[in-house]
Amino acid sequence: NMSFCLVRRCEAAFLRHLSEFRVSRRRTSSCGLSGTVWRHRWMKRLPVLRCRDLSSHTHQDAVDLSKFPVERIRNFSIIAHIDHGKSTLADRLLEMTGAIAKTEKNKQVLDKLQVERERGITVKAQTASLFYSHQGQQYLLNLIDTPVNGDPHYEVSRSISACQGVLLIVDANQGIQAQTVANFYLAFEAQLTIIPVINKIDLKNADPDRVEAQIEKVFDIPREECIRISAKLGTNVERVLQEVVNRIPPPEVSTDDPFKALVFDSTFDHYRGVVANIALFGGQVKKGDRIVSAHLGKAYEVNELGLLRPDERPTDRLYAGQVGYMVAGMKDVKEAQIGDTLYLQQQPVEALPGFKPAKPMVFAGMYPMDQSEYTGLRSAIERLTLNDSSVTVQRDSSLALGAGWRLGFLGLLHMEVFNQRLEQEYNASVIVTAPTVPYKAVLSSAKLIKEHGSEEITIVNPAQFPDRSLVSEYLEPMVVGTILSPDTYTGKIMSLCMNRRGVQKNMVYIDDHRVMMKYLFPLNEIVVDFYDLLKSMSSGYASFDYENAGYQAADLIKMDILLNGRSVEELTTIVHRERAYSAGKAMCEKLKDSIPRQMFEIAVQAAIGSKIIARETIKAYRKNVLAKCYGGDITRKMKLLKKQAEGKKKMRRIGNVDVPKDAFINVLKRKDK
Ligand SMILES: Nc1nc2c(ncn2[C@@H]2O[C@H](COP(=O)(O)OP(=O)(O)OP(=O)(O)O)[C@@H](O)[C@H]2O)c(=O)[nH]1
Repeated sequence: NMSFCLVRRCEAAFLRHLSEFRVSRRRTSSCGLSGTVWRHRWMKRLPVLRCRDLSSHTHQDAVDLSKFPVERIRNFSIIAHIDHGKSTLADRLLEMTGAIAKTEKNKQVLDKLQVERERGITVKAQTASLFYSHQGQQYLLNLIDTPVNGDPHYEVSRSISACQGVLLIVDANQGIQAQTVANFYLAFEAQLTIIPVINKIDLKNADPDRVEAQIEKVFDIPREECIRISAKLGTNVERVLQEVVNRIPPPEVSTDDPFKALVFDSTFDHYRGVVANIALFGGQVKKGDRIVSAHLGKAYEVNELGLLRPDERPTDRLYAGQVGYMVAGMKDVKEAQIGDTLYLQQQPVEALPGFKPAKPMVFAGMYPMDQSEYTGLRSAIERLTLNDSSVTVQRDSSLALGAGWRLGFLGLLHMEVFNQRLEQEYNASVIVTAPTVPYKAVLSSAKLIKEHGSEEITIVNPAQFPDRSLVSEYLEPMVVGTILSPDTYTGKIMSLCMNRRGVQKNMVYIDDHRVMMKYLFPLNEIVVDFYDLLKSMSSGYASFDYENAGYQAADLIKMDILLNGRSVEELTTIVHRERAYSAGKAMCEKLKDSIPRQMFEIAVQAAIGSKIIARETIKAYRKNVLAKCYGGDITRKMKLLKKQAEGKKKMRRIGNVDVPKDAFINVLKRKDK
């Protein structure tokens, strides 16, 4: 008996370490294995321990899910601006319902990635099923954690569509910010119950009255409906749980309907394949069932099912209204895309509305710093894209930067997070080129239309930009940006927006000192440095968010960069005619600073067709040919100088400008570190 107890204790201690170790990427990477692989190697060796509880609460798992009434299920999300306390509140809810033990270490339990913990943002949605007793009844609360920054809101909107209500968190000090507004509208349009929660009331500068007034003014929600809490200290958090039960309706689903589930997140596991997080909109599903994904029409057998508490707890079946995970032998996350519908092979149903395949809106080239690192970088990119079906990867090569890839992302933050994960988790050093956006052209040439099979083509690479004579119009992607800022910075922000071809759509005061502005921008104008400039000119107080707003006709042109008359393909860009002069000038200046002087003069020019719009000159080294002429006749000196000038002219004509790789990197890379 004693030795049995000892073994149990060791097991418990080991598993505690295991769960901590799993989230410590730095330590796992030092042993050369990714967190998931490492965990599974150990889990495989410990099959008996696999399903055991990592936390201290097991009793609720004894609940018979088949008998759990739908009326006592609540599906909800927490939505908030960055840093307003979403993860902290989630931790408290998990603790209070016994899903995790109360310890100091519970900091953002649902944020599992290193970049999430470091930047304090949520990248992937994580989900937890909580059992909560209220007035003598047990409720199943499914907390669906949304990635607030999943741009452009698609992931959030899909997570939200698995819910009937949301907790809208607003910081009691900062008040409503741009993402609060964007997330509110996502929930509002989905007709969900919105419970405003004012967090951080413990802060010295907290002003919950002001925030309540803002919520009333901007969202038209009566101030009495707001709940004031401190997620950090746990103040009033119990009330949040009560209100979730009282205000949010249960899902309107039935176990008698055919099985229908929404995929709202999916991850890749090296041992089991794709793990899809699903919300059941009807029926039930059990291990061994054959299911079909509506988007691809492919059939799979369900190998594993379970609840997320937040660790996986296998169960035999899942029922309508419940939320859980499913492993069904899918080998690629593209087979379980977010927003897709699953149904039983023998009982086809209509797919849930709103699915759209991921469409990249921002493209950037990625090249290894050194070509010898190519293979390493390739496998790092492959591993990262295993978990993110929305990144598109295309091989690319550039004379200057060597072999690399052209990657497409859903938006700016998506790209930032991807780069950061590449650098941090895989130790890859990469050159990332300035991002570009996909333009479109409506063709007028019958020959081209036949060649492309459609009238409208998307142009990602400037080299494929069709000539003006072959198109009826060019189109560029637009976004609606929301900016919230203290009114002292309004003037500066407005002139920045105007410089970026922004058109103001709306401007309102949300309280005495804060304004909310809406602008229509060309996406291209905000992809590079807009956010950084906005932050720095407002001392960090302005917040910005955007959503896609389709395409709009634009006067686009192709700008070439010429070095001594020869076009450099890598530097060709597509620009708006209005911006061509400034863009050309900036590019020439950058090149002038980056290309070292050579034996001959170099003309750096920006050209539109045959018209030169900007020029810089890199002066040649001048050998002092008169060094040996002490005194003497002036005509001798003139002769020597003339001979030198002729030599240079010849060199310039025949000389291929030697552009070092660093110069290309300087000009092409996204921003200075
Ligand atoms: N004083 C105080 N600080 C809090 C409270 N809630 C959260 N914080 C702090 O605010 C910071 C941000 O909290 P998070 O929970 O990471 O914010 P988040 O909304 O999850 O951030 P994202 O993952 O980007 O959405 C952390 O440093 C928390 O410790 C609170 O009630 N009071």
